[in-house]
Amino acid sequence: MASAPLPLGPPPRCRILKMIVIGDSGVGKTCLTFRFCAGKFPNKTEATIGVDFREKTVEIDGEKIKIQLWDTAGQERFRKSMVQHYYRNVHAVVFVYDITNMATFQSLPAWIEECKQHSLGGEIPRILVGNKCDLKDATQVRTDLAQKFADTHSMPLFETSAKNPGDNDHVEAIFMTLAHKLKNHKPMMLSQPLLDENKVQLDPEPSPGVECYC
Ligand SMILES: Nc1nc2c(ncn2[C@@H]2O[C@H](COP(=O)(O)OP(=O)(O)OP(=O)(O)O)[C@@H](O)[C@H]2O)c(=O)[nH]1
Repeated sequence: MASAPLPLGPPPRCRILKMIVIGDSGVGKTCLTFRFCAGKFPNKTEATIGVDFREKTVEIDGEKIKIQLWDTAGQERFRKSMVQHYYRNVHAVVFVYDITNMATFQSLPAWIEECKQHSLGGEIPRILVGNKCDLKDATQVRTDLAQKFADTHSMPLFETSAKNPGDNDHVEAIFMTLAHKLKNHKPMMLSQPLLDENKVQLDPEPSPGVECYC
């Protein structure tokens, strides 16, 4: 007997939450985004050129939401290919420094300024992430110093490790906390056709506001 045809109609849409991840080269932006989207520490990373893009669909309060993490190049020479539209429709900014490298912490004001120049100032949620907490013995940036900086810039501070997040804030929890906060904060874009979960793309150009389906 032939089975009944499936009802036609659009599959449910899901909304997109775009977070841009910024900081010096080598602080672990790629590893953090990979950890969140793929659930593990990458075996090997290379310097990001322009922007990489990772995403993960999560469920919050019964609604499917696609979290897009835009992993930007830390090296100046590789930022040349970053274009204005990467900064558009951003819902949150994640600033990252390496707790074992003071210079990466001292660069933060310049990164904050760069974001401001792209209209990503204090009006959108921003968080500060101190990475590589598994290397505690090599700490150069003490928590109290980082906390003071975070308070000055009205950002929550999280210290974590993309490599071994067990001892500190879990990478997953950091991004999910942000997503929960953002869910009702600002209208989100509707999703594009769903790519494979955790799929990594180079230089995508999502068109904001396009109606597609998860
Ligand atoms: N011990 C330790 N090493 C880490 C951690 N996160 C990243 N790394 C290492 O730090 C190096 C740089 O990591 P990436 O994630 O490529 O750094 P990035 O910030 O994306 O660098 P750019 O793409 O150049 O901007 C790599 O050798 C990683 O293995 C961590 O939490 N702990």
